[in-house]
Amino acid sequence: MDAADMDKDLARVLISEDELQAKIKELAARIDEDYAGQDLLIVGVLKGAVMVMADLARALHLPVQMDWMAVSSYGAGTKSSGVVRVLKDLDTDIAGRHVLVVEDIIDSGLTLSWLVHNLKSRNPASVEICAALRKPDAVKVPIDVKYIGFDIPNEFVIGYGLDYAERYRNLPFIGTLAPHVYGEA
Ligand SMILES: O=P(O)(O)OC[C@H]1O[C@H](OP(=O)(O)OP(=O)(O)O)[C@H](O)[C@@H]1O
Ligand SMILES: Nc1nc2[nH]cnc2c(=O)[nH]1
Ligand SMILES: [Mg+2]
Repeated sequence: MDAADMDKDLARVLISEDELQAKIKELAARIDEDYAGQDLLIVGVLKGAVMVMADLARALHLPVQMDWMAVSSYGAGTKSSGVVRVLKDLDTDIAGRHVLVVEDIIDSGLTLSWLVHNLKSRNPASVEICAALRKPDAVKVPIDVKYIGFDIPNEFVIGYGLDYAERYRNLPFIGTLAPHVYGEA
C-alpha cells in the first residue's frame, strides 16, 4: 500500500494537518502556562496517542517527562466495555507527581474514565486529560477533560494515530474512510 492507495481509501478530510498542528500549539501554550514551575509527566496511551504525544511534547517548552501505558478493553465482545486490562504499565512512580494523560480520541469515554480512576489510586498530585478529539457519546461518562482539541460528529475517523485494522495511523490529518474499505461497495 503506497500513499496513492491511502488517498483513494479516503471519503473526506475532517480536520486538516494545518488545523491539527495549530490546535496542538494552542493546547501546548495553555499547558506551558498552567504547569509553569511544576514538574509535569505526560502519559501517552498506546497506540493511538503516539502522534499527539510526539507533536504536543515538541510544542511544549516545559521540561516534561514522558511515559506510556498500553491498555486493552475486553469483555462481551465490545471494544469499549469499560473493563480494561493493562498491557503495559507506567515505568514511573507517579506518587506526588502532576500527571497529564494524552489521548487521540474520547469516544464512549470508558477507557479514560477507567484509566484516570486507576492513576488516581496511585496518589499523584494531580491527574488531568488532554485529548485531540471527542465524540458526542463521551458526555454519557462523567470525565473532566481539561484540554480538548476538537469536538467531532459521531463518525468513525482515521489518521493522526487513529487506525482502521491497524492502518491509516500515519495519515497527518483526520479523515473518514470510503465505503469500499469496509467492504460495503
Ligand atoms: O472512549 P473509548 O470508547 O474508550 O475509546 C477511545 C479509545 O479507543 C481507541 O484506542 P483502542 O483501544 O482502539 O487502541 P489503539 O489506541 O491501540 O488504537 C482510542 O485510541 C482511545 O484510546
Ligand atoms: N480509529 C478509530 N478508533 C476509535 N476508537 C473510538 N472511536 C474511534 C474512531 O472514530 N476511530
Ligand atoms: Mg487508544
